Amino acid sequence: MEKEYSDQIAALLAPPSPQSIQEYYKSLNESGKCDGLCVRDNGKHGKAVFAGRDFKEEELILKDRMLVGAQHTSNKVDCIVCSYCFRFIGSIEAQIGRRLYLQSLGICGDKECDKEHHSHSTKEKMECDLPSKEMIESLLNGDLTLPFTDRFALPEVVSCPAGCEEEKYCSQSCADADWETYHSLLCTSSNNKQSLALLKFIEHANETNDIFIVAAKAIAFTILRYRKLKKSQVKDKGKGLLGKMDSANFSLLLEAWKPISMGFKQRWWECISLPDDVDPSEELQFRTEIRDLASTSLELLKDAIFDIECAPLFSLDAYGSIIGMFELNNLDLVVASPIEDYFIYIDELPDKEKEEALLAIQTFVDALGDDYSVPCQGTAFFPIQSCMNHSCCPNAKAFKRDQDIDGHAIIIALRPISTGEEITLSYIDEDVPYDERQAMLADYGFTCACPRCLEERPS
Ligand SMILES: C[S@@+](CC[C@H](N)C(=O)[O-])C[C@H]1O[C@@H](n2cnc3c(N)ncnc32)[C@H](O)[C@@H]1O
Repeated sequence: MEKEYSDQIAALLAPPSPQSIQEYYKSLNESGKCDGLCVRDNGKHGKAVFAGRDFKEEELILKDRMLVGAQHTSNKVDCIVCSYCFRFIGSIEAQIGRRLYLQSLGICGDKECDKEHHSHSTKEKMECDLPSKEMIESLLNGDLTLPFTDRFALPEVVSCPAGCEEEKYCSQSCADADWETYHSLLCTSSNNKQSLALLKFIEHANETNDIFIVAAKAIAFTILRYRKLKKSQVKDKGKGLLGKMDSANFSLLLEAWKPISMGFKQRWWECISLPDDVDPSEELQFRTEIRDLASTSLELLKDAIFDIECAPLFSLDAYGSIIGMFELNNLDLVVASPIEDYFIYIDELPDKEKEEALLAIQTFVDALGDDYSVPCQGTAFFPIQSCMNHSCCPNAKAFKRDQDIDGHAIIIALRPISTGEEITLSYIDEDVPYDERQAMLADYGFTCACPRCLEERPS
Protein backbone atom coordinates (compact mmCIF):
# COMPACT_ATOMS: atom_id res chain seq x y z
CA MET A 1 0.00 0.00 0.00
CA GLU A 2 2.85 2.39 0.83
CA LYS A 3 4.06 2.02 -2.80
CA GLU A 4 0.65 2.25 -4.42
CA TYR A 5 -0.20 5.50 -2.64
CA SER A 6 3.30 6.94 -2.27
CA ASP A 7 2.43 10.28 -3.92
CA GLN A 8 -0.68 10.78 -1.79
CA ILE A 9 1.14 9.78 1.40
CA ALA A 10 3.91 12.27 0.62
CA ALA A 11 1.29 15.01 -0.01
CA LEU A 12 -0.48 14.12 3.24
CA LEU A 13 2.72 14.35 5.25
CA ALA A 14 4.21 17.45 3.60
CA PRO A 15 4.45 20.37 6.04
CA PRO A 16 1.53 22.76 5.47
CA SER A 17 2.45 25.90 3.50
CA PRO A 18 2.66 29.23 5.40
CA GLN A 19 -0.46 30.31 3.49
CA SER A 20 -2.45 27.25 4.53
CA ILE A 21 -1.29 27.72 8.16
CA GLN A 22 -2.39 31.34 8.04
CA GLU A 23 -5.78 30.46 6.55
CA TYR A 24 -6.45 27.68 9.04
CA TYR A 25 -5.72 29.75 12.14
CA LYS A 26 -7.57 32.71 10.69
CA SER A 27 -10.62 30.48 10.32
CA LEU A 28 -10.29 29.38 13.97
CA ASN A 29 -10.03 33.02 14.96
CA GLU A 30 -13.09 33.98 12.94
CA SER A 31 -15.11 31.18 14.51
CA GLY A 32 -14.29 32.68 17.93
CA LYS A 33 -12.00 29.83 19.01
CA CYS A 34 -9.03 32.08 19.81
CA ASP A 35 -10.30 35.61 20.27
CA GLY A 36 -7.55 38.13 20.96
CA LEU A 37 -4.81 35.80 19.68
CA CYS A 38 -2.97 35.37 16.42
CA VAL A 39 -0.98 32.32 15.25
CA ARG A 40 1.98 32.87 12.91
CA ASP A 41 5.62 31.93 12.43
CA ASN A 42 7.92 33.64 14.95
CA GLY A 43 10.93 33.31 12.65
CA LYS A 44 12.82 31.16 15.22
CA HIS A 45 10.94 27.99 16.08
CA GLY A 46 8.01 27.73 13.72
CA LYS A 47 4.44 28.54 14.68
CA ALA A 48 3.85 30.76 17.68
CA VAL A 49 0.89 32.44 19.38
CA PHE A 50 0.86 36.22 19.69
CA ALA A 51 -1.35 38.52 21.76
CA GLY A 52 -3.79 40.40 19.54
CA ARG A 53 -4.67 42.69 22.45
CA ASP A 54 -3.38 43.54 25.94
CA PHE A 55 -3.96 40.97 28.70
CA LYS A 56 -3.92 41.75 32.44
CA GLU A 57 -2.10 39.57 34.99
CA GLU A 58 -4.24 36.48 35.85
CA GLU A 59 -6.56 37.15 32.90
CA LEU A 60 -7.89 34.22 30.86
CA ILE A 61 -6.00 34.16 27.55
CA LEU A 62 -7.43 31.02 25.97
CA LYS A 63 -9.97 28.26 26.49
CA ASP A 64 -8.93 25.69 23.91
CA ARG A 65 -11.21 22.80 22.92
CA MET A 66 -9.32 19.64 22.13
CA LEU A 67 -9.24 18.36 18.59
CA VAL A 68 -8.84 14.80 19.75
CA GLY A 69 -8.16 13.20 23.10
CA ALA A 70 -8.87 10.25 25.36
CA GLN A 71 -8.78 9.32 29.02
CA HIS A 72 -5.97 6.91 29.92
CA THR A 73 -7.29 3.36 30.13
CA SER A 74 -5.90 2.90 33.65
CA ASN A 75 -7.59 6.13 34.76
CA LYS A 76 -11.03 4.76 33.80
CA VAL A 77 -10.95 2.77 37.03
CA ASP A 78 -10.52 5.94 39.07
CA CYS A 79 -13.11 8.22 37.53
CA ILE A 80 -16.20 8.17 35.35
CA VAL A 81 -16.15 11.11 32.94
CA CYS A 82 -17.96 12.20 29.80
CA SER A 83 -16.17 10.62 26.83
CA TYR A 84 -16.56 13.82 24.83
CA CYS A 85 -15.99 16.77 27.19
CA PHE A 86 -14.37 14.83 30.10
CA ARG A 87 -16.61 16.29 32.84
CA PHE A 88 -17.17 14.01 35.84
CA ILE A 89 -20.62 12.40 35.59
CA GLY A 90 -23.12 10.42 37.67
CA SER A 91 -22.85 11.33 41.34
CA ILE A 92 -20.26 11.54 44.10
CA GLU A 93 -21.74 8.30 45.48
CA ALA A 94 -21.43 6.50 42.11
CA GLN A 95 -17.84 7.72 41.65
CA ILE A 96 -16.84 6.44 45.10
CA GLY A 97 -18.94 3.26 44.79
CA ARG A 98 -17.47 2.28 41.43
CA ARG A 99 -13.94 2.79 42.63
CA LEU A 100 -14.56 0.64 45.74
CA TYR A 101 -16.36 -1.99 43.67
CA LEU A 102 -13.38 -2.31 41.33
CA GLN A 103 -11.03 -2.28 44.33
CA SER A 104 -13.04 -5.21 45.73
CA LEU A 105 -12.36 -7.07 42.47
CA GLY A 106 -8.66 -6.35 42.87
CA ILE A 107 -8.49 -3.66 40.18
CA CYS A 108 -6.99 -0.42 41.36
CA GLY A 109 -6.03 2.43 39.05
CA ASP A 110 -2.92 1.99 36.99
CA LYS A 111 -2.19 -1.45 38.39
CA GLU A 112 -4.00 -4.73 38.64
CA CYS A 113 -3.82 -5.45 42.37
CA ASP A 114 -4.52 -9.15 41.97
CA LYS A 115 -5.26 -10.31 45.49
CA GLU A 116 -3.45 -13.61 44.93
CA HIS A 117 -0.23 -11.69 44.46
CA HIS A 118 -0.50 -9.89 47.78
CA SER A 119 0.91 -11.26 51.00
CA HIS A 120 -1.69 -12.78 53.32
CA SER A 121 -1.68 -9.77 55.67
CA THR A 122 -2.01 -7.23 52.82
CA LYS A 123 -4.83 -9.24 51.30
CA GLU A 124 -6.69 -9.36 54.61
CA LYS A 125 -6.11 -5.65 55.11
CA MET A 126 -7.47 -4.86 51.63
CA GLU A 127 -10.58 -6.88 52.29
CA CYS A 128 -11.31 -5.61 55.79
CA ASP A 129 -10.63 -1.98 54.79
CA LEU A 130 -13.44 -2.14 52.25
CA PRO A 131 -17.06 -1.41 53.17
CA SER A 132 -19.47 -4.35 52.81
CA LYS A 133 -20.61 -5.48 49.38
CA GLU A 134 -24.15 -4.28 50.19
CA MET A 135 -22.89 -0.81 51.11
CA ILE A 136 -20.91 -0.53 47.88
CA GLU A 137 -23.93 -1.69 45.90
CA SER A 138 -26.19 0.89 47.52
CA LEU A 139 -23.70 3.63 46.65
CA LEU A 140 -23.72 2.42 43.07
CA ASN A 141 -27.47 2.07 42.64
CA GLY A 142 -28.31 5.35 44.37
CA ASP A 143 -29.94 3.83 47.50
CA LEU A 144 -27.34 5.40 49.78
CA THR A 145 -27.00 9.18 49.77
CA LEU A 146 -23.99 10.68 51.50
CA PRO A 147 -24.41 13.98 53.40
CA PHE A 148 -24.09 17.26 51.44
CA THR A 149 -23.50 15.59 48.07
CA ASP A 150 -26.45 17.59 46.69
CA ARG A 151 -24.05 20.56 46.68
CA PHE A 152 -21.78 18.62 44.32
CA ALA A 153 -24.41 17.38 41.88
CA LEU A 154 -22.97 15.90 38.67
CA PRO A 155 -24.74 15.51 35.32
CA GLU A 156 -26.70 12.29 34.87
CA VAL A 157 -25.02 9.61 32.76
CA VAL A 158 -26.16 9.44 29.12
CA SER A 159 -25.33 6.21 27.26
CA CYS A 160 -23.76 5.75 23.84
CA PRO A 161 -26.49 6.15 21.16
CA ALA A 162 -25.77 2.61 19.90
CA GLY A 163 -25.55 1.18 23.41
CA CYS A 164 -21.87 0.24 23.80
CA GLU A 165 -20.64 -0.04 27.37
CA GLU A 166 -17.38 1.79 26.71
CA GLU A 167 -18.50 5.41 26.34
CA LYS A 168 -20.67 7.51 28.67
CA TYR A 169 -21.67 11.16 28.38
CA CYS A 170 -22.78 14.15 30.43
CA SER A 171 -25.52 15.13 27.96
CA GLN A 172 -27.25 14.10 24.76
CA SER A 173 -25.41 16.88 22.92
CA CYS A 174 -22.02 15.43 23.95
CA ALA A 175 -23.19 11.91 22.97
CA ASP A 176 -24.31 13.19 19.56
CA ALA A 177 -21.16 15.26 18.98
CA ASP A 178 -18.91 12.31 19.88
CA TRP A 179 -20.91 10.01 17.57
CA GLU A 180 -20.60 12.46 14.70
CA THR A 181 -16.92 13.29 15.26
CA TYR A 182 -15.29 9.95 16.19
CA HIS A 183 -17.44 7.32 17.84
CA SER A 184 -19.67 6.18 14.96
CA LEU A 185 -16.52 4.59 13.49
CA LEU A 186 -15.11 3.30 16.76
CA CYS A 187 -18.21 1.94 18.53
CA THR A 188 -18.07 -1.71 19.54
CA SER A 189 -21.79 -2.16 20.23
CA SER A 190 -22.73 -4.48 17.38
CA ASN A 191 -21.63 -8.05 17.13
CA ASN A 192 -20.25 -7.77 13.61
CA LYS A 193 -16.76 -8.41 12.20
CA GLN A 194 -15.83 -4.75 12.48
CA SER A 195 -16.69 -4.59 16.21
CA LEU A 196 -14.72 -7.74 16.94
CA ALA A 197 -11.72 -6.32 15.06
CA LEU A 198 -12.06 -3.06 17.00
CA LEU A 199 -12.10 -4.96 20.28
CA LYS A 200 -8.84 -6.65 19.26
CA PHE A 201 -7.30 -3.27 18.40
CA ILE A 202 -8.41 -1.79 21.75
CA GLU A 203 -7.13 -4.82 23.66
CA HIS A 204 -3.71 -4.48 22.01
CA ALA A 205 -3.62 -0.73 22.80
CA ASN A 206 -4.58 -1.37 26.43
CA GLU A 207 -1.82 -3.95 26.76
CA THR A 208 0.88 -1.89 25.05
CA ASN A 209 0.25 1.87 24.79
CA ASP A 210 -3.12 3.61 24.96
CA ILE A 211 -1.76 6.41 22.74
CA PHE A 212 -2.94 4.14 19.85
CA ILE A 213 -6.54 4.82 20.92
CA VAL A 214 -6.00 8.58 20.57
CA ALA A 215 -4.37 8.00 17.16
CA ALA A 216 -7.39 5.90 16.08
CA LYS A 217 -9.64 8.79 17.13
CA ALA A 218 -7.57 11.17 14.96
CA ILE A 219 -8.04 8.83 11.99
CA ALA A 220 -11.78 8.39 12.65
CA PHE A 221 -12.07 12.19 12.96
CA THR A 222 -10.47 12.64 9.53
CA ILE A 223 -12.52 9.91 7.80
CA LEU A 224 -15.80 11.26 9.19
CA ARG A 225 -14.88 14.82 8.18
CA TYR A 226 -13.96 13.52 4.71
CA ARG A 227 -17.32 11.73 4.35
CA LYS A 228 -19.17 14.86 5.42
CA LEU A 229 -17.27 17.04 2.94
CA LYS A 230 -17.90 14.51 0.21
CA LYS A 231 -21.59 14.25 0.97
CA SER A 232 -21.98 17.99 0.48
CA GLN A 233 -19.93 17.84 -2.77
CA VAL A 234 -21.90 14.88 -4.15
CA LYS A 235 -25.06 16.85 -3.46
CA ASP A 236 -23.64 19.79 -5.44
CA LYS A 237 -21.78 17.97 -8.21
CA GLY A 238 -23.50 14.62 -8.73
CA LYS A 239 -22.35 11.04 -8.11
CA GLY A 240 -19.03 11.10 -10.00
CA LEU A 241 -17.12 11.27 -6.71
CA LEU A 242 -18.43 8.01 -5.28
CA GLY A 243 -16.33 5.03 -4.28
CA LYS A 244 -12.75 5.66 -5.38
CA MET A 245 -9.53 7.37 -4.43
CA ASP A 246 -9.18 9.83 -7.32
CA SER A 247 -7.74 13.34 -7.32
CA ALA A 248 -11.08 15.02 -6.57
CA ASN A 249 -11.59 12.78 -3.56
CA PHE A 250 -7.98 13.17 -2.47
CA SER A 251 -8.29 16.94 -2.30
CA LEU A 252 -11.28 16.44 0.03
CA LEU A 253 -9.18 14.07 2.14
CA LEU A 254 -6.43 16.70 2.36
CA GLU A 255 -9.02 19.24 3.48
CA ALA A 256 -10.41 16.84 6.11
CA TRP A 257 -6.88 16.12 7.34
CA LYS A 258 -5.92 19.82 7.64
CA PRO A 259 -6.51 20.26 11.40
CA ILE A 260 -4.29 17.24 12.15
CA SER A 261 -1.67 18.29 9.56
CA MET A 262 -1.09 21.49 11.58
CA GLY A 263 0.14 19.44 14.53
CA PHE A 264 2.56 16.75 13.45
CA LYS A 265 6.26 17.04 12.71
CA GLN A 266 8.02 13.73 13.21
CA ARG A 267 7.21 10.06 13.28
CA TRP A 268 6.81 8.48 16.70
CA TRP A 269 9.80 6.15 16.41
CA GLU A 270 11.99 9.10 15.35
CA CYS A 271 11.04 11.54 18.09
CA ILE A 272 10.43 9.32 21.12
CA SER A 273 13.23 9.93 23.63
CA LEU A 274 15.35 6.98 24.63
CA PRO A 275 14.15 5.60 28.02
CA ASP A 276 16.74 5.65 30.83
CA ASP A 277 16.89 1.85 30.92
CA VAL A 278 17.85 1.54 27.24
CA ASP A 279 21.56 1.65 26.52
CA PRO A 280 22.44 4.24 23.80
CA SER A 281 24.16 1.46 21.83
CA GLU A 282 20.72 -0.21 21.49
CA GLU A 283 18.99 2.89 20.17
CA LEU A 284 18.45 1.58 16.64
CA GLN A 285 16.93 -1.65 17.93
CA PHE A 286 14.69 0.34 20.31
CA ARG A 287 13.41 2.58 17.51
CA THR A 288 12.80 -0.44 15.26
CA GLU A 289 10.78 -2.12 18.02
CA ILE A 290 8.67 1.03 18.48
CA ARG A 291 8.03 1.13 14.72
CA ASP A 292 7.04 -2.56 14.73
CA LEU A 293 4.67 -1.98 17.63
CA ALA A 294 2.98 0.86 15.72
CA SER A 295 2.80 -1.38 12.66
CA THR A 296 1.03 -4.17 14.59
CA SER A 297 -1.44 -1.66 16.04
CA LEU A 298 -2.10 -0.16 12.59
CA GLU A 299 -2.83 -3.59 11.04
CA LEU A 300 -5.41 -4.22 13.78
CA LEU A 301 -6.98 -0.82 13.17
CA LYS A 302 -7.08 -1.44 9.42
CA ASP A 303 -8.98 -4.70 10.01
CA ALA A 304 -11.60 -2.65 11.82
CA ILE A 305 -12.09 0.66 10.01
CA PHE A 306 -10.13 0.67 6.72
CA ASP A 307 -11.75 2.86 4.03
CA ILE A 308 -10.32 2.60 0.52
CA GLU A 309 -11.15 6.24 -0.20
CA CYS A 310 -8.96 7.28 2.75
CA ALA A 311 -6.26 4.64 2.13
CA PRO A 312 -3.22 6.96 2.53
CA LEU A 313 -4.33 7.68 6.10
CA PHE A 314 -3.64 4.03 6.91
CA SER A 315 0.02 4.16 5.92
CA LEU A 316 2.54 3.50 8.68
CA ASP A 317 4.12 6.92 8.09
CA ALA A 318 0.80 8.72 8.62
CA TYR A 319 0.05 6.62 11.73
CA GLY A 320 3.56 7.26 13.10
CA SER A 321 3.19 11.01 12.45
CA ILE A 322 -0.11 11.19 14.32
CA ILE A 323 1.37 9.39 17.33
CA GLY A 324 4.50 11.56 17.14
CA MET A 325 2.27 14.62 17.37
CA PHE A 326 1.11 13.51 20.83
CA GLU A 327 4.66 12.58 21.81
CA LEU A 328 6.14 16.00 20.99
CA ASN A 329 3.37 18.24 22.27
CA ASN A 330 3.28 18.34 26.02
CA LEU A 331 -0.50 18.25 26.11
CA ASP A 332 -1.89 16.33 29.03
CA LEU A 333 -5.60 16.12 29.60
CA VAL A 334 -6.37 16.76 33.29
CA VAL A 335 -9.72 17.43 35.01
CA ALA A 336 -9.79 17.75 38.82
CA SER A 337 -12.02 15.37 40.76
CA PRO A 338 -15.12 16.78 42.49
CA ILE A 339 -14.55 14.20 45.25
CA GLU A 340 -11.64 16.30 46.48
CA ASP A 341 -13.91 19.40 46.70
CA TYR A 342 -16.52 17.32 48.49
CA PHE A 343 -14.11 16.05 51.14
CA ILE A 344 -12.63 19.54 51.61
CA TYR A 345 -16.16 20.88 52.08
CA ILE A 346 -16.86 18.27 54.79
CA ASP A 347 -13.53 19.02 56.45
CA GLU A 348 -14.36 22.73 56.67
CA LEU A 349 -17.84 22.28 58.17
CA PRO A 350 -18.51 23.55 61.72
CA ASP A 351 -17.43 20.93 64.29
CA LYS A 352 -20.83 19.39 65.04
CA GLU A 353 -21.90 19.07 61.39
CA LYS A 354 -18.49 17.74 60.46
CA GLU A 355 -18.67 15.10 63.17
CA GLU A 356 -22.07 13.92 61.94
CA ALA A 357 -21.00 13.90 58.30
CA LEU A 358 -17.81 12.00 59.12
CA LEU A 359 -19.86 9.29 60.84
CA ALA A 360 -21.50 8.66 57.48
CA ILE A 361 -18.46 8.92 55.23
CA GLN A 362 -15.40 7.86 57.28
CA THR A 363 -15.62 4.21 56.14
CA PHE A 364 -15.40 5.37 52.53
CA VAL A 365 -12.63 7.88 53.17
CA ASP A 366 -10.56 5.13 54.84
CA ALA A 367 -11.27 2.60 52.12
CA LEU A 368 -10.33 5.00 49.31
CA GLY A 369 -6.96 5.61 50.92
CA ASP A 370 -4.47 8.39 50.17
CA ASP A 371 -5.29 8.86 46.50
CA TYR A 372 -8.99 9.32 47.14
CA SER A 373 -9.43 12.03 44.52
CA VAL A 374 -7.53 10.97 41.42
CA PRO A 375 -8.14 13.49 38.60
CA CYS A 376 -9.26 12.47 35.11
CA GLN A 377 -6.04 12.04 33.15
CA GLY A 378 -5.38 11.41 29.51
CA THR A 379 -3.73 12.57 26.32
CA ALA A 380 -5.14 15.25 24.05
CA PHE A 381 -4.22 17.53 21.22
CA PHE A 382 -5.26 21.18 21.57
CA PRO A 383 -5.04 23.16 18.31
CA ILE A 384 -4.01 26.56 19.71
CA GLN A 385 -2.20 25.60 22.90
CA SER A 386 -0.02 23.26 20.84
CA CYS A 387 1.30 26.31 18.95
CA MET A 388 2.58 27.96 22.14
CA ASN A 389 6.34 27.82 22.41
CA HIS A 390 8.32 27.18 25.55
CA SER A 391 10.17 29.79 27.57
CA CYS A 392 12.02 29.39 30.88
CA CYS A 393 10.64 32.85 31.78
CA PRO A 394 7.07 32.34 30.47
CA ASN A 395 4.37 35.00 30.45
CA ALA A 396 1.49 32.49 30.68
CA LYS A 397 0.62 29.14 32.25
CA ALA A 398 -1.82 26.29 31.75
CA PHE A 399 -4.02 26.41 34.82
CA LYS A 400 -7.49 25.10 35.63
CA ARG A 401 -9.60 27.43 37.76
CA ASP A 402 -12.42 26.18 40.04
CA GLN A 403 -14.96 26.74 37.26
CA ASP A 404 -12.96 24.73 34.68
CA ILE A 405 -14.56 21.33 35.13
CA ASP A 406 -14.06 19.80 31.69
CA GLY A 407 -11.29 18.89 29.26
CA HIS A 408 -10.62 22.33 27.77
CA ALA A 409 -7.05 23.62 28.05
CA ILE A 410 -7.02 26.88 30.02
CA ILE A 411 -4.23 29.44 29.60
CA ILE A 412 -3.87 32.31 32.08
CA ALA A 413 -1.55 35.36 31.94
CA LEU A 414 1.24 35.26 34.55
CA ARG A 415 1.91 38.98 34.12
CA PRO A 416 0.55 41.83 31.97
CA ILE A 417 1.04 40.99 28.27
CA SER A 418 1.04 43.68 25.59
CA THR A 419 -0.44 43.46 22.08
CA GLY A 420 2.03 41.80 19.72
CA GLU A 421 3.99 39.92 22.45
CA GLU A 422 4.46 36.17 21.95
CA ILE A 423 2.55 34.05 24.49
CA THR A 424 4.90 31.47 26.01
CA LEU A 425 4.46 28.61 28.47
CA SER A 426 6.98 26.59 30.41
CA TYR A 427 6.83 22.91 29.39
CA ILE A 428 8.89 21.98 32.47
CA ASP A 429 9.53 23.03 36.07
CA GLU A 430 11.60 26.09 35.20
CA ASP A 431 12.82 26.71 38.77
CA VAL A 432 15.92 24.57 38.26
CA PRO A 433 19.43 25.36 36.95
CA TYR A 434 20.23 25.74 33.23
CA ASP A 435 21.64 22.22 32.70
CA GLU A 436 18.67 20.50 34.32
CA ARG A 437 16.26 22.55 32.22
CA GLN A 438 18.03 21.60 29.00
CA ALA A 439 18.07 17.93 30.00
CA MET A 440 14.29 18.00 30.54
CA LEU A 441 13.69 19.88 27.28
CA ALA A 442 15.73 17.31 25.38
CA ASP A 443 12.65 15.06 25.81
CA TYR A 444 10.73 17.60 23.69
CA GLY A 445 13.45 17.49 21.06
CA PHE A 446 15.03 20.97 21.38
CA THR A 447 17.60 23.06 23.18
CA CYS A 448 15.99 26.15 24.62
CA ALA A 449 17.06 29.50 23.31
CA CYS A 450 14.71 31.71 25.36
CA PRO A 451 16.13 35.02 26.70
CA ARG A 452 16.83 33.44 30.12
CA CYS A 453 18.71 30.48 28.59
CA LEU A 454 20.73 32.74 26.32
CA GLU A 455 21.77 34.75 29.38
CA GLU A 456 22.55 31.70 31.57
CA ARG A 457 24.19 29.58 28.85
CA PRO A 458 27.78 28.76 29.88
CA SER A 459 30.15 30.43 27.42
C1 LIG B 1 4.19 22.58 21.20
S1 LIG B 1 5.18 22.91 19.81
C2 LIG B 1 5.14 24.64 19.73
C3 LIG B 1 4.74 25.14 18.37
C4 LIG B 1 5.79 24.93 17.31
N1 LIG B 1 6.68 26.07 17.23
C5 LIG B 1 5.18 24.64 15.95
O1 LIG B 1 5.63 25.17 14.94
O2 LIG B 1 4.24 23.83 15.91
C6 LIG B 1 6.75 22.49 20.45
C7 LIG B 1 7.89 22.59 19.48
O3 LIG B 1 8.22 23.96 19.21
C8 LIG B 1 9.65 24.17 19.21
N2 LIG B 1 9.99 25.04 20.38
C9 LIG B 1 9.13 25.47 21.32
N3 LIG B 1 9.75 26.28 22.20
C10 LIG B 1 11.05 26.37 21.83
C11 LIG B 1 12.19 27.05 22.37
N4 LIG B 1 12.12 27.79 23.46
N5 LIG B 1 13.38 26.90 21.74
C12 LIG B 1 13.46 26.13 20.62
N6 LIG B 1 12.42 25.47 20.06
C13 LIG B 1 11.22 25.57 20.66
C14 LIG B 1 10.26 22.79 19.34
O4 LIG B 1 10.46 22.31 18.04
C15 LIG B 1 9.16 21.98 20.03
O5 LIG B 1 9.23 20.60 19.76
